[in-house]
Formats: sequence, structure tokens, C-alpha cells
Amino acid sequence: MAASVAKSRSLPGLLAQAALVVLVLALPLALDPNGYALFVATQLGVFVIAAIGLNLLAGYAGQVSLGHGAFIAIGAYATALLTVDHGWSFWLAALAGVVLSALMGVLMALPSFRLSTWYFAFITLAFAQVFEKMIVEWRGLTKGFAGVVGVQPPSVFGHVLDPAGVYWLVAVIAIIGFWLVNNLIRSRFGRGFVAVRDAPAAAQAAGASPARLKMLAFVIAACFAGVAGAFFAVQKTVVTPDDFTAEFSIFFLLTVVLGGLGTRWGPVVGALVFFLVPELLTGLESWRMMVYGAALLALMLFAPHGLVGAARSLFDRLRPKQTEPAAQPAETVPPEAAHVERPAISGLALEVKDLRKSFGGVVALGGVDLSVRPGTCAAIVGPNGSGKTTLLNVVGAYYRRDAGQVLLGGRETKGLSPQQIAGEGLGRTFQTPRLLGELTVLDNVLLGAYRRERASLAGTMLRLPAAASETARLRAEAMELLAFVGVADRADDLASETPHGHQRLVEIARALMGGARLIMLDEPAAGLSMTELDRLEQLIRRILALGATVVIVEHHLDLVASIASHVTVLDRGVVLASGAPQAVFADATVMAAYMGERALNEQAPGQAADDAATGDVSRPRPAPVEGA
Ligand SMILES: Nc1ncnc2c1ncn2[C@@H]1O[C@H](COP(=O)(O)OP(=O)(O)OP(=O)(O)O)[C@@H](O)[C@H]1O
Repeated sequence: MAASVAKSRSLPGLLAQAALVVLVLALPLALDPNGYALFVATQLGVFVIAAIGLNLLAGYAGQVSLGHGAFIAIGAYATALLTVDHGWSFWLAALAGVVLSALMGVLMALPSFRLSTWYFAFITLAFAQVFEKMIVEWRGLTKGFAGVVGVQPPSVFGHVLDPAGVYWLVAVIAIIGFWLVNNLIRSRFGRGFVAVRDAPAAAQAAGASPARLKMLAFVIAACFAGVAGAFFAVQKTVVTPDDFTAEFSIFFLLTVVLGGLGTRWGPVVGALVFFLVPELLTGLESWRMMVYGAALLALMLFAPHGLVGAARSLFDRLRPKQTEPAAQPAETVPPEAAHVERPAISGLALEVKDLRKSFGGVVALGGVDLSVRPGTCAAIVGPNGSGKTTLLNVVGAYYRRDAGQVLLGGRETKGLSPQQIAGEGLGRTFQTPRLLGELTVLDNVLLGAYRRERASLAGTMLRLPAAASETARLRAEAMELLAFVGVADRADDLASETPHGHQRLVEIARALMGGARLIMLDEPAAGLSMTELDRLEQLIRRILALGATVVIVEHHLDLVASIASHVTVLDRGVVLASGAPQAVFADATVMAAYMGERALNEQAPGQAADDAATGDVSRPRPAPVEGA
């Protein structure tokens, strides 16, 4: 996804672009009004429509389907059979084809909930092969190899379209489809798709259901394939099993890979090159598979983001570099951050009782109790493998508990999904930041608002005024939150190109964007420099000052002693000690168990508590405890 802020375009500019598009589209008619060029161009339009849907599914939502041809076949056969055998109008028959295709999309989505990408790809390939056989064998319906002959073109306002009319209709539908999907991928749904592809746990933390998003992507892709199938039947006038081999499905995936998976223009460029170039080079027909194979290999090696990605990086390289103002060093604390006003947050209480979780024979949590008052900061510390992250994951329902209770704001959360718990006001960050690297920092924060956004799917795709104004409002809020955490200047940078310390702050902004009333921070200080650590501490203090509850898992004991009002020490899944940090860190037995005698002697842990008591937090902090 490109930069998140939509560029405003002038009317003359838009008109010039529209005129250019019309001119390009008119080329086949000018070259050869009723002949082969028109035939190929119409077919190309049909393939573009199908590829746009597949790009959404495979490129954005990450669901690699090798069965896309089957959905096109459903649209084509439904249209052909219903118009030829039953006398339906093209429009009704095409609608039926789209609905059938969408239903098949629902079925196809089901295994994707459980299977990893490549297992799922194999299933879809098998589906394409079975479907191909089914078309041949189910002669009573499909007429076997003979196919359905004599599909008529549609009528518009009582006029039966000639080949040029069909071509223009297909072109207009392809453009509308491109626009609809473009709007979709720039919305919360698009961010959700990318999150499902790149970081499903981040999607859940934002309140998005990966299963629902996958289902949505399948249904939309199937609808596009259904539409393409209807026009495929019209354009060819004959529909036979030979049109829908498993190879046909694979070619579609290759098309979007070639163009650039998950790029807006990928399906258009891919279809253009993949289907048009061989048509122009008919002499090379018998070499086609070899050429495709070699091209794919070269692409994977030299242009993993397809032709569009390669063109984009070439453009970036050739573009004269703007002299940017001297970049602010990543470590300085932006003064404006401290002055951003945010509304008060009504913090949630957390109560954990006798929580148990085992992985096979490993007891990760052996009956943990924890009580966090609203608006306070509770820390969980303990050596590696003591169960800290598991505790967060069970509280957030990422892992199912074996036994025990989790009460959030007094409500038992048993049976709720992570996304439902996020909706209750639980936000979180991850031990390793889970940002969507291909999206901007601003888009990553906007993902947090997934559950809060109200615009419908139709409103989003059609960019209706209500959806557009909601988007503008949320963008402003996300910018404010980026300023609050101190990284507003990074809003338009790709998350993958943002320094590690900033990524941690962006994750906190994302949690706040979701309306978190209790934020769980999993080792937020890991990998931060001293200055970044101070900055993080200030931020947590400001979040607490707003009223939110904070649960922090951390190895930096000075940070813990400074901000937490309560500490729980875990060791091998059980609570070793809990209480005020000063008291817990003063307990030599606890510290010995936590750090080992040698580290204890070296680090003088009482210093952390002393610092907290005197308010002296500016002293350079010791490194986190090695091995803790
Ligand atoms: N998904 C999992 N499958 C199997 N075992 C797991 C899983 N998650 C955690 N464990 C095991 O549970 C125990 C607790 O792990 P956990 O990650 O909660 O510890 P931790 O205190 O967070 O450690 P660290 O400080 O290294 O992050 C470890 O023995 C770990 O190997």
C-alpha cells in the first residue's frame, strides 16, 4: 500500500487522465474495429477483472489460491447454461453466476482457517483439478466436452451489444472493479487483510477477526471471478472444459505474481504481459511454458514484488533525491509529545485467579494469581521461560487457558476471542514489534481503530461521504496519537523502515487508537537505548496519568521500580513473590532466585528501589539482567 495520505488531484488533471485512459482503450478499435485486436483486448479485460480479485485475495490477504479458474468457470457456465438453455437474460444469469461463485468462495475459505499458506495452496490446486474433471463428467449439466454453444451478448437499454460494445462494457467494469478494490485496500478492510497476511496476532489485538477477513477476501475474489466468467462466456460464445483446466488457474496466480502481488497495478500489468505478449508472439506458442517458467524464476530472484515493484524501485532510484531537513536523531525526546492533550481513559481492573496453562509436559503457568487496580501499573518480572508472555497470551485469549479465571473490569472473559477481548478495552504490544512493514506508520496506527470504524463494506468500496469523513476523522486522531507517543514525523514512513525504538512506540499508539483501557506491554524496553528508555518511561507515565491501566512484562528492573506500583515475580510458572517493588526487590531470596547469586552481587539490585524512592531516574541505567 502506498503512502497513506491520499493526494488531492485537480479537476483538469483528472480529466486529462480520463482522456488518456479513453484513448488507450480506443486503440484496439482504431487498429482493427471488428477483428482480432478487439477479441484479444476484450479477453484481456476479462482477465484483468479476475486478476484484480485474485490480487486482493493472494496479494493483500495472503491466501494463495491455485483454484481461481474454477470460480471463473462457475460464472461462465452459469451464464452460458442459463442464457442458452433456459432463456434467461444475460444480466440475471451473470448475477446467478456471481452468487454461485461467491458461495463456492465461502466453501473454499473454510480450510484456510486452519491450514498454513502452502498447504492451503495445494488444497486449492486439488480443487481446481477435481473441478476440471467434474465439468467433463457431469455431462447432464455441462454437456461434457461438447460444451455450451451460442452464448449471446448482453443487451443494454434494449440494444444487443456488438463486439465493440461488449469490449467497452468489459473495460468499464474492469475500471470500476479496480476503483472499488483500490478504495477497499486503503480502508480498514485493506489494513485488516495485510494484518491477516503479515501479523495475524496484531490483527486480533486490533479487534479484527482473521477468519472473517479471510472469508471476506474469498467472497470478493470469487465475485470478481464470477463477473469475469460471465463475460468470458459472452466473449468466446462457447464454453468448454478445455477453457478451465488446472493450468488456467495456475496461470492466474502467475499473472498476479508477475505483475506484483499486493500492488495496485499488479493485476493489470501482469494480465497485460502474461496474456497479451504471447498473443503477439504466437510463433513462440510451443515455448510458452518454458518462457513463463524462466520469467517466474527471474522474477523471484530479481524482482520479488513483480514488475510493478521492480518499476517502482527503478523509479525511486532514478528520482532526484530531495534534500531533506536534517533528520532528527532517533533518540531525542520530541518536546511536542509531552504537550499533546488526550482525553481521560477509564482504566480497567484485571483479576487473574489460579491461572493454569501447560504445553504438553511443560507447565508454563501453574496457578498464577494477579490483581491489578484500575489506573495503576503492575509489572511482571521473572527469568526467561518463567511464563510471563504466556500469562499475557492467556489473559488476551491468544492461548486457551487450562483452568482458572480472568476477570477484565470485573467480567469473566472465558470463551471470548482475542478480538472480542480487544473490544472490551484490552490493548497490547508484542515482545517483538508486530507492525505491518509494507504499510506506513500512520496506517499501522489506524489498524488499531479497526473495531471502532463503522463504515460498511459497501460505503467503503464506494467511498461514500460518511465513510470518507470517518476516515478523515480517524486519520487526524491517529496523527494526534503519533504526536502523543512522539513519532509524528514518521507518519508517512514505511513501518519496516522505522527504527526499532520507534516501532515500539507505534505499537503503543496502535493500542491507544483501539481505545485500550488496559495496555499490556511485553518487554517494551528490549533493545532500546538509554534515551529511548527514558522516553518510554515518560510515555508510560503520561498514559497512566490519563487513567489507563498498564501491565508491563520487563527485564529492566530500574524501569519497573520507577513506574510500577506492584510487582509480581514469576518463576517456572508460579508466583515467587508479589508486592510493592521496593519490598520485592529488597528481598534477597527473591532476587537470588531471579538473577542468580553472581548477578546479584554485581548489580546491587537495591539500587533500583533506592532510586525509585528518591526519584532519581536520570542515572544511566544498567543493562537488562543477562539471561533474565
Ligand atoms: N506456544 C508454545 N508452545 C510450546 N511451549 C511454549 C509455548 N509458549 C511458551 N512455551 C513454553 O512455556 C514456558 C514459558 O514461556 P514464556 O514465553 O511464557 O516465558 P517468558 O517468561 O515470557 O520468557 P521470556 O522472558 O524469554 O520471554 C517456556 O518453557 C516456553 O518454552
